Order: sequence, then structure tokens, then C-alpha cells
Amino acid sequence: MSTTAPATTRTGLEISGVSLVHGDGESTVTALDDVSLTVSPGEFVAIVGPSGSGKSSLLAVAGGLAKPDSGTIRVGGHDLGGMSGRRLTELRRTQIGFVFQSGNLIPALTAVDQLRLPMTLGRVENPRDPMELLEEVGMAHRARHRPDKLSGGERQRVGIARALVTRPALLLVDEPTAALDRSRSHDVVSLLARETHGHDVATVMVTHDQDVLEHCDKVYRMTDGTLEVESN
Ligand SMILES: Nc1ncnc2c1ncn2[C@@H]1O[C@H](COP(=O)(O)OP(=O)(O)OP(=O)(O)O)[C@@H](O)[C@H]1O
Repeated sequence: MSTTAPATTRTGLEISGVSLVHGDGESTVTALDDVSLTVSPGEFVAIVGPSGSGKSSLLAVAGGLAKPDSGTIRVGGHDLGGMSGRRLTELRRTQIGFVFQSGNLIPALTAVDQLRLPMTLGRVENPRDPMELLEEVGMAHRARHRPDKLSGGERQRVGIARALVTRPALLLVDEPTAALDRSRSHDVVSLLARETHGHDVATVMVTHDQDVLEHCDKVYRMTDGTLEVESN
């Protein structure tokens, strides 16, 4: 059975009443405390907050990498709760794009082959064309280059393109500007905004970088495991 919902019924991310407790016995930490968050297709939200407040935990449950202790998570209309491991892996591959701090590219692959990789792991319905996508993120001229021949900003662009090639419903982005200077940070986050709005993806970006928040539609603040709107 396909995990891809038809475009007309597509929804983004719906998190409702999610709690996550790490550890057991006497040494438990409540990383997420009754968190709810809805991100619509085409909406770009940022999550800010101090170290240890629960931002990574939120990305982990949204991406199906950690199972919450309570609450529900839906991605592209699909409820993650009760899904088999195999179905969850399939959903992550086709419906969720991950962008990491420094691109996380595979050293041996050229830029264009990084984008082909998700399709070699299994069937993807209606993927985007890798070369066209590289063109769109301004990287077509580096298509045959391996990561060690790319700058930090260029690696991020390829990482973003790779995350988008399957037309995911949800894009999860963890500190994308941590290794970039100010001008490249703006370039990378404005690219994320453009792709989010232009391709109806629901994007959640965790960042410490106050400078780039102007590109986001809404900013949430995480404090001790609780989430509140900071600005919209
Ligand atoms: N695997 C784990 N086992 C035990 N506690 C954990 C685990 N992962 C996270 N925690 C705790 O849960 C809380 C939230 O951590 P989390 O990594 O989500 O915060 P964060 O806001 O992403 O922090 P940072 O900005 O430093 O990355 C912290 O108190 C952390 O110590």
C-alpha cells in the first residue's frame, strides 16, 4: 500500500498532546510536556529555545525517530502511532525530509548522486528530477562534485535538495546555519523558505540563530519541554 496521500488531501504535521520522558526510575527527564503543534503545507516555522529545552526531542518524535509516551503525531495525514517499524521507515523515506547541521552528505557520492540515493532505496512516487532540483537550489554547476570539493553553504544546498527530492510532506531541519557565516546563513534559510512556500512542504527548523527568523512564518519557543508561540 502506498504511504503517499493524494496532493488534494495533503496535510503537513499535526502533533497533539505529545509527552516524552527520557530515562526511568528516579532519574527521569520530561523532554516534551504536552506539546501540540500544527504546521500546514507551505508553512515555515522555527523552534527556538535554550539548550536542553526539548527542541531535538521534538524533531525526533515528529520524524518518527522517537516514540512519545503519550499524544498523537500525524505526518501528511498518516498517524505514526501503532505503525510497524517497516511502515515507519517507508514513511520516513517518502514523506519526511531531514536536513542536518552540516549537510550530512555521503563522502563518496557526487551531488547529483546524493539526490538519486533515496530512489535507489525503494520506490518513490513522482520524485523530482535531481538535475532540475540542483538547478533550483543553485547547484547545477557542481552536480559532479563530491562533498569535499564543496563549501559549507554548497553542502547545505545539496542536503536541502536531497531532502526534497521525494516531495516530502514534512521537512525537519536541525540547526542548518550552525557552520555558516551570516550571509550564507541568510542564503540557506531563504532557500528553505522559498522551497517550503513553492512546493507546499511543512517545514520545522530548530535554530539558535535569531538572525534568520525573519524568513519564517511563525516562531515557537521551547521552555522546559513546553512549546509556545513567540511570534507570527
Ligand atoms: N537519550 C536521552 N536520555 C536521557 N535524557 C535525555 C536524552 N535525550 C535528551 N535528554 C534530556 O532531555 C532534555 C531535552 O533534550 P533535547 O536534546 O531535546 O534539548 P535541546 O533543546 O535540543 O538541546 P540543544 O539545544 O542543546 O540541542 C534535556 O534535559 C536532555 O538532557
